[in-house]
Amino acid sequence: MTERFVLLDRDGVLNVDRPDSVTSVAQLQLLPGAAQGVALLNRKGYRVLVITNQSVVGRGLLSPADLGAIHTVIQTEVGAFGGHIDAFFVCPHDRHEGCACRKPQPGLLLKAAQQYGFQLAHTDFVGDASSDIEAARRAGAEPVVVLTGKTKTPADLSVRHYRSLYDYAQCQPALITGEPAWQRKEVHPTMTLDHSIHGAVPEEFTAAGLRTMQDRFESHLSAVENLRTQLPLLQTVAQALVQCLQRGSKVLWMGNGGSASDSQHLAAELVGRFVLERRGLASVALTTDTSILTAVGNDYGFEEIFARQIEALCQPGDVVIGLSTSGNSPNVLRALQRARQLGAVTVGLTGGSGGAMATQCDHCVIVAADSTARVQECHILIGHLLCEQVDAAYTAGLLAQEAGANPGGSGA
Ligand SMILES: O=C(CO)[C@@H](O)[C@H](O)[C@H](O)[C@H](O)COP(=O)(O)O
Ligand SMILES: [Zn+2]
Repeated sequence: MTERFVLLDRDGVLNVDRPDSVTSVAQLQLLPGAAQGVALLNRKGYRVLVITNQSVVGRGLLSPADLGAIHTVIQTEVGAFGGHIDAFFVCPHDRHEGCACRKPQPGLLLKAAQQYGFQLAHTDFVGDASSDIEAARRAGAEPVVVLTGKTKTPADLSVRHYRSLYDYAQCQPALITGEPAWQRKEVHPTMTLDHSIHGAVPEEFTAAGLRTMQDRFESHLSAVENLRTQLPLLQTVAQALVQCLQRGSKVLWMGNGGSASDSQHLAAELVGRFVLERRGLASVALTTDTSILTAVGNDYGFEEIFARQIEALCQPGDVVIGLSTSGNSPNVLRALQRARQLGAVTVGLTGGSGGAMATQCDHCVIVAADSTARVQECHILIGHLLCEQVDAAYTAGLLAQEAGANPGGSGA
């Protein structure tokens, strides 16, 4: 397979853009998530090159050596997250010099492609300014805009845009496939605890921690923001739940690890209450009975622990909801498949690329995030939104206060 590259503008993409340019290491401030974004791109199989206009060099405001020092710091920050920038391509010329390399001229992009031997077509150039978009177009590359620099709102909607470099990196398909869920855990090399440290925590440790937390906020917000675009789908799922409860059917939940807790949490919202005082609703988490889980796991295998319970409990018209951040947990997939065979409505809550789950249930909500934690955070939001819609169906008189009464008719 030919190697894939991502080209990045520097100011406003990797570091905070300054109107007077960054002319010293002290002025350099990496954007939240930028270093992690490069590292994530690398982990997904992309090599990263930087393409930057630095007329401060041509104007004598910054020496090539000091520019090199700035790039070394960027490289170190990226390296702290396990990432690497292969090269910085710099145009040092002033805008009046009429060179072929100052963006929007495509010179640097062409040079990078020639030097590293890749095709510009289908290669992304991620920038923050109209000159970046123009340079990408002239070079035959794909323009992409992040909203962390000169462009604050997507001015040209025909250009792909992301809130930040990290968001962009999260949305890129992985070229290296087959990564199991446990391998997707992000290890922050500078966060490895040295047990010999007692008392004072080194400053770089807390600074790195703060940056990481800022970055996680960004990814969380971006995943939530993306979910907003899926509200019609969530409404469809909510309707399926209301119709299921209207016809006296039940809602079954399942998942592994954190998703097992989420299953229990959400079943409890229906059996107990969410916000509204109303009667208890039929809902079961298939993750709670240790005798069943150990017996079925032991006798038939772990992949059967939910499917067997589906076989025992699921009736046509029930809603079966599987939570899996990877979308690939075999026990959840098998249970969804059996539920489908039994005439249940199947719902998948997943993340990343959706995994196998994306095509194996009636409704699948895919959270736009790769990290297990971010996906789980959105799953609970989704669960709460669904429970609220069930409450709203009571307020609207669509569901009876008495168990057994059925104001909504067959509902199905
Ligand atoms: O809660 C967490 C991580 O936040 C873990 O317990 C996580 O749920 C487990 O690793 C699961 O086995 C992951 O499975 P899945 O979400 O890919 O189906
Ligand atoms: Zn130039």
